[in-house]
Amino acid sequence: MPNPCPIVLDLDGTLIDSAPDIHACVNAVLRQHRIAPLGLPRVRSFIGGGVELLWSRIMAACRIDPAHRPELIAAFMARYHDATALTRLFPGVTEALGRLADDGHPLGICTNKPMGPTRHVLQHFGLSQLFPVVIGGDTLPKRKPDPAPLRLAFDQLGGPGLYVGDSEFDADCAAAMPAPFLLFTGGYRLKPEAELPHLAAFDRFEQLPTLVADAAMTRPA
Ligand SMILES: O=C(O)COP(=O)(O)O
Repeated sequence: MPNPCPIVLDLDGTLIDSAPDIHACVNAVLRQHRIAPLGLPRVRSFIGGGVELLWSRIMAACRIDPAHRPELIAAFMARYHDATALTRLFPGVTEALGRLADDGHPLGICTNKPMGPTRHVLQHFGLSQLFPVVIGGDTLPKRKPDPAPLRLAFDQLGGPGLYVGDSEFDADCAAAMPAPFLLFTGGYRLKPEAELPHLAAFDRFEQLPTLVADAAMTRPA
C-alpha cells in the first residue's frame, strides 16, 4: 500500500445522514399514489443497496403491484436528484477529511447512490474538490457488495488503500476486494458490529486520522 495511502469513503450513513431526505422523497411518492407513508427507521433500514433495492424493499413492505415500479422510481428520482434540505454531515466529517487531504491521502467516494444526487450533495456541502474520484451506484453495471466499483475507485486513485463505510454492503464489498475496512458505527448498519468484517471501528470522525495512521503502520507496504 502506498504511503500516504488512497482512502475511499462511502457516502450515505458514513459522511452524510441522508435518511431524512430519502424518507421524505419516498413518502411524497407514496402519498401521490395514495399509499400509507413509512416511518423513518423503516426507510433507513432499506438504504444501502442503491435505489433499485430501496424500491424493491418499499414495494414488498407496502405490497405495491410491480407494474407501478418504473413510474414510482421515476417520481422518486425527480425528487431525490437535488434533495439536501434534511441531510446533514455527521459531526467532525469536514475536519477529518481536511486533515486526511492535508496529510497527502488521495481521497475517493464509492457509493451506491446514483451519480446525479451524489454530485449534488457533495457540492452542497462544499466537498467536491476533496474527491478527485467519485464512483456512484450507476457508474458500473454492478453495485456494492460487488467489489467492482471499489476496485475502480482504487485504480483511479493510483493503488490499493483503505475503505471507510458504515454498512453490510460496504463491509462485504471490502472483504470481496479484499481491502482493509474501517467501520463507522454511527450509520445505517443493521447487524451487530462484530458480524461485519473490519480492521477497526470508530464512532466519532475525530478518531479517523489516527485509525488511518495505525492501519498504515500495521499493513505491509
Ligand atoms: O443509495 C444507497 O442505498 C446508499 O448509498 P451508500 O453506498 O452511500 O451507503
